[in-house]
Parts: sequence; structure tokens; C-alpha cells
Amino acid sequence: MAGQTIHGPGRRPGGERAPTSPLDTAGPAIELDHLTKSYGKRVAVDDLSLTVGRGEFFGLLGSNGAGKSTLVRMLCGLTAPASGDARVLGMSLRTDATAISRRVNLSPQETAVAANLSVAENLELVARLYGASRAEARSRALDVMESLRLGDRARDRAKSLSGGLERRLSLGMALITKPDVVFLDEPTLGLDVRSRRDLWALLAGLKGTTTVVLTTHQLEEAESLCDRIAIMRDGRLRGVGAVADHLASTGAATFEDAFLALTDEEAGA
Ligand SMILES: Nc1ncnc2c1ncn2[C@@H]1O[C@H](COP(=O)(O)OP(=O)(O)OP(=O)(O)O)[C@@H](O)[C@H]1O
Repeated sequence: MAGQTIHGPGRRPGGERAPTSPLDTAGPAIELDHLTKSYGKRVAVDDLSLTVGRGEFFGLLGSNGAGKSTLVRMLCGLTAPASGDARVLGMSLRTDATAISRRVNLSPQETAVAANLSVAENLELVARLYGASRAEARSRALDVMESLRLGDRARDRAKSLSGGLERRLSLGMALITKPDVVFLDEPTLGLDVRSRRDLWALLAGLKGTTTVVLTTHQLEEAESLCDRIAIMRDGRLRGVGAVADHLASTGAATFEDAFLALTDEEAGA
């Protein structure tokens, strides 16, 4: 998935979220309904229907070019579907894309931190862009730095951070907007084993509180974090379920074998 920038939806009074529809606090986090997107003749996302529950940690896996990035871009309201629809927090991508973009956030593969700003300034800047007052932004930054164990680096410029700490900051910049759904794109790419495990532990802490859609090529990462995993190939859904479901449906002994079976060119064609 290509790197993307965190998008700011503009100011909201007090920086607080306001329910936008009666469905807002109930029902699934995401419901795809025959969602389709093409680029010219190439169908990048092909007739996807699936549901992600509130608070679910949901994995999105697939070979290169499977359509994961395109799907995430649509669900963030960054690009419009060609046909079908999805409801995110009860709101339609077709009619409420702007409202959706205020309630979700994306932690991109290539971190979007400002190298010359400090850790605290990066966090406060994002909170302010999302409409928080100066005091609220400061308070949220303190909370995020504490939960992501960045407090002792608050005044350090982002460019002085190690890869692992920069990834944590990037995650913090997504979480500081208090999104109801957060999309994480390869959050531990390029990290050493210890930093990766460290970040996994922090990500596991989101379980049940925030709906997370994790895109990754690291099968172990999806296995260890995700409640359910969707596996895509050529824009199509090849399987969705817990790791045990994928093992059962393919008869494979390992998740890697199950993934290979489900993404095989012949399978599901
Ligand atoms: N802006 C675009 N213009 C034309 N084709 C595109 C565009 N974006 C994506 N595609 C094509 O759509 C298909 C799906 O691409 P997408 O980036 O969504 O896949 P992905 O699963 O995120 O891949 P990767 O794992 O390699 O990042 C690919 O065939 C890709 O070449």
C-alpha cells in the first residue's frame, strides 16, 4: 500500500465528536455492500461485501496489487466508489464521505511526522488541525505520549527518533484525533524484532476500544493481533474469518499455507 498523509477534516467546535446519526453509536463499524472501484479497465476492488464489528481488530491481507490500499482509501473517504457502497459508523460513503473522514484516521506506511517539530508539537499540531483548543491539544498530547511511552522524548525533534519511536509517534498522531476507526498501514514495517514486539503490545492495547483495520504483509503480525482477517486477491475477497477459520477452510496446517492457498491464482478464480 502506498504511503498516504493523514488528512485533517477541518475544525470542529471544542474538538469533540458529536454523534451524527441515530446509527452512530450502534451497529457495525464498517459494512461493505458490493463495493467496487476501477481504474480504467482495471478493477481494483471487485464487489466486496463484509462487515467489521465495533471494537474489532480486523486484518486486511493480500498479495501486492490485491486492492487493500484502494479499499482503505475509499473507507477513509479519500476516493469514491464506482459502484456499491459502504457504511462507516452508519454513514454512507456515497453521501457522507466528509462526515466519515472526521471520525476515522489513518496511520500511513510512510510516517507523516514533521521532522523538525518535537514529538509533543507533532501531536499537538494534529489535534489542533482536528479542531482541539490549545489546552485540549496539550492535554491529549500528554495522554498519548504517556500511553505510547513517548513522554521522555516530548521535547526531542522527531528527526532524532529511532525507527521504532517514529512509528509510535505516527501511531500517536492517528490516535490523538480519537478516531472511532483507525486504519494502520504496515505499522511495524522496517522495525527490528524488539521494536516490533513493543509496538504490537501497544497495538494490542487498542483491542476492544477502537475499531482497527490493519493492513500488513506480515502474517505473524496479523495472526498475533487480529480478531478476524480478510484475505484479498485481484480485488476480490478470498476468505474472511479468524485464523482458525482460514485453517479449517483450506485444510492448511499453518496460516502461511492457508494464505498461500487462498491467494493462489487458481483459487476462487
Ligand atoms: N491511482 C491508480 N491508478 C491506476 N491504477 C491504480 C491506482 N491505484 C491502484 N491502482 C491499481 O489497482 C490495483 C490495486 O492496487 P492497490 O494499491 O489498492 O493494491 P494493494 O493491495 O494496496 O497493493 P500493495 O500490497 O502492493 O500495496 C493494482 O492493480 C494497482 O495497480
